[in-house]
Amino acid sequence: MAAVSVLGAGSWGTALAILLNSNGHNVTIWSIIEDEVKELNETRENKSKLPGIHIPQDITITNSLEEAIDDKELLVMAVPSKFVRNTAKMMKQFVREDQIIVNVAKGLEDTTLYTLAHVIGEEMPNNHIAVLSGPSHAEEVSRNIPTTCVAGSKDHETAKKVQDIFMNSNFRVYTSSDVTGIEMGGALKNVIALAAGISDGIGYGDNTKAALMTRGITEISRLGIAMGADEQTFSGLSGIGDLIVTCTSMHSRNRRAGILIGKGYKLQEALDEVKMVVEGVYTAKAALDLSIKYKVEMPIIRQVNEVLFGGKETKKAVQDLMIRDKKIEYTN
Ligand SMILES: NC(=O)c1ccc[n+]([C@@H]2O[C@H](COP(=O)([O-])OP(=O)(O)OC[C@H]3O[C@@H](n4cnc5c(N)ncnc54)[C@H](O)[C@@H]3O)[C@@H](O)[C@H]2O)c1
Ligand SMILES: O=P(O)(O)OC[C@H](O)CO
Repeated sequence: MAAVSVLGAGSWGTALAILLNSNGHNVTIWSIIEDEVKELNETRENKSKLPGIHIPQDITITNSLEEAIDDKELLVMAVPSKFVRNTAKMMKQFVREDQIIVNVAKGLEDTTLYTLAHVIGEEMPNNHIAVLSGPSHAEEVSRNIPTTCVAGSKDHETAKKVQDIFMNSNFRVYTSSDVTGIEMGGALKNVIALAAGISDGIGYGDNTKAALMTRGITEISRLGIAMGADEQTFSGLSGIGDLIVTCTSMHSRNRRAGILIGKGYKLQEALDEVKMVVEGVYTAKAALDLSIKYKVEMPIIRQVNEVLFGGKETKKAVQDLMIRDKKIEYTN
C-alpha cells in the first residue's frame, strides 16, 4: 500500500482521496484554503462540492503543503488548471525526485498554451509525471459507480504504478503513453460541453447535440494530431468517452454552465450559479489560440469564444455553424 497525497479539496480531489483510501492507501488531502481544511476536518463532508459523501476519519486533511508532500510515493494534483503552475511552484521546494506527480486537472495554461503535464514538468523536471483522465464525474466515483479512466505517462512503469494505485473493481484504469492526446481530449471536451449545454439551454434537440459532439471530436482530434498526439487516443476514454459524459451528464459543470448561457444568463451569472470550476471557459480562448498557431480549423471552438467573450447571440452562433461552406465530411 502507498502513501498518497491529493492536492486540492474540490469535488474531484475529495472523490479521488476517498477512492484511494478505499483501496487501502494512506491518504492525505491538502488545501491552500484554511477554512476549507477546518470545515472538512470538523464535518468530514465536502458540503458545498460533494454533499452527502462521508470522508473517512483516517484521511488526513491539512493546510501544510510540506506535511502533504513529505514521504509520499504519489502526489495527485487536483487543483483547477489556473492554479496548477503556482501550486507546482510551491511544491518544488519540498518534492523529492522519486515522487510521482499525477495531474488530474483538465485544462490548458492560458498564457503559454501548454498542457498541464507540460507545466508541471517545467517546474519539476526531474520527476516522473503522469495524468489520469477519462469520463469520471466525482459525484459518481464517490458513490462507487463503475467508471473507467486512462493513466498516461511517457514512462510505462509510471503509468502502470498509477494504474495499480487507483484501480479497483469499480474504477478500471487503462494505461497509455500519449500524454498530449489525453490532455488535449480532457481539456477541449469542456469547451464542446459548453456548446452542447448552450444548445440544450436554447431548447434545441438531440440531433443538434449529436452534431456538436461528432464535429467537436473532429476539431479536437485535428488539433491534437497537429500537436503530435496519437489519433487513436481521441476514440478512447479521454477523447470521445469524456466528451460523451460531459456533453450529456447533469453532473457536468461545463454543460450546466452552457445550459444557463443558452437560457440567456450572462457568463458571470452562470459561473456564480454553478459555483465549482467551469474549466471550458478558461480553455476556450487557449484552444482558439492553438487553432491559429497550428493552422487548424475549429469552427465550434470559435463560436463558443464569440458567445462567451464577444456577446454573440447563441442562436446566431449555431446558425453560423449551419451555414458554413459546403464540405466533404472527412476534410476541413
Ligand atoms: N469534479 C469532477 O467531477 C472532475 C472530474 C475529473 C476532472 N476534474 C478536474 O479536476 C480539476 C478540479 O476540479 P474540481 O471539480 O475538483 O474543482 P472545484 O471547483 O470543486 O474545487 C476547487 C478546489 O481547488 C482548490 N483551490 C482553490 N483555490 C486554489 C488556489 N489558489 N490554489 C490551489 N488550490 C486552490 C480548493 O481546494 C478548491 O476546493 C478541474 O481541472 C476539473 O476539470 C473534475
Ligand atoms: O463536471 P465537468 O464538466 O467539469 O466535467 C468533469 C469531468 O471532466 C468529467 O469527466
